[in-house]
Amino acid sequence: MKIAIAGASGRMGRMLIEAVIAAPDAQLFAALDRAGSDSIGTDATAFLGKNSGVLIASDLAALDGADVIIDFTRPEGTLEHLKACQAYGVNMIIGTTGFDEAGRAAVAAASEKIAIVSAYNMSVGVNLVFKLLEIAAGVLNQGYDVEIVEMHHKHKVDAPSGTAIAMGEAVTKAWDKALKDVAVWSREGITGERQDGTIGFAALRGGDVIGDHTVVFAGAGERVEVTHKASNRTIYAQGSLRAARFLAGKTAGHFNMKDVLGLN
Ligand SMILES: NC(=O)C1=CN([C@@H]2O[C@H](COP(=O)(O)OP(=O)(O)OC[C@H]3O[C@@H](n4cnc5c(N)ncnc54)[C@H](OP(=O)(O)O)[C@@H]3O)[C@@H](O)[C@H]2O)C=CC1
Ligand SMILES: O=C(O)C1=N[C@H](C(=O)O)C[C@H](O)C1
Repeated sequence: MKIAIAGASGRMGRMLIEAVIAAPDAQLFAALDRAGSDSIGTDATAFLGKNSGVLIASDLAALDGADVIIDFTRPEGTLEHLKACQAYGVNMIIGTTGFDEAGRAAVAAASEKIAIVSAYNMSVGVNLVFKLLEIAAGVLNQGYDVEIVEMHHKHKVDAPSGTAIAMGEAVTKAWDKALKDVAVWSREGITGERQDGTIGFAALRGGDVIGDHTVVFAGAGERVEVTHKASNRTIYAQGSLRAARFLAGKTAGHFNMKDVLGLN
């Protein structure tokens, strides 16, 4: 697999480059960062103290000839890459979070021309948790208040996390509702009593926390909590490589990590 990495000098970009050069079935084909970044023109593996011969570029023509790009950047960057990938016939793994509705629609539309795996969380554990939440929400569907709490490092720019949103969607899938109709994204001041059937979100930021998520089902006399804690970003990089293998040979279609892991 000839793999291009977007956001090559970012936290996830570096994890992905390390995972790609260690994988026997993968080749680091290109590394991208945005124009003006100090990293442009430097070797993509310089941070590991070695040379790969792949220089970090901002010109998206570097994608020509790649099989797939793995993109963990920002919505505006991913949407630029999406256009280039359609032009060059390059498949995409999208880990970026924080898209608005128009951004999500652009990804879905592009999947008619290229094959895309997009997921707010690429880890095996979190995708299993999504399934567990569907089961829990199906059983605890009356008399239980659902609250979702997440904590991430101080550099994270979007809230709540994509994973927290996807956890909310797993719950509302079991309830046959739309998350946007029941979500309470934050609380402040005299909020009034909690409304039954809503899902509350709380986002904590600090230090170097990689990603903690807890979904609380609070009932009368008991509380069920489903928690996932990430302790190393390699889980997202390894999940992305599994997604790249899953896309090999595919030319169109929109998939998620549950498809990749056979959980659908
Ligand atoms: N789905 C999943 O499993 C996971 C998703 N994520 C998501 O991945 C994204 C990146 O996270 P993280 O690596 O921590 O972030 P970083 O800020 O460390 O890295 C982002 C990288 O993208 C680059 N970038 C920013 N804006 C653009 C743009 N407009 N065009 C091209 N490149 C751009 C940055 O360049 P510069 O430094 O010059 O700004 C940087 O190299 C986030 O949305 C995060 O939520 C993170 C972990 C797991
Ligand atoms: O920004 C991060 O770091 C992470 N972002 C993703 C999210 O928004 O859910 C996945 C993971 O939690 C780490």
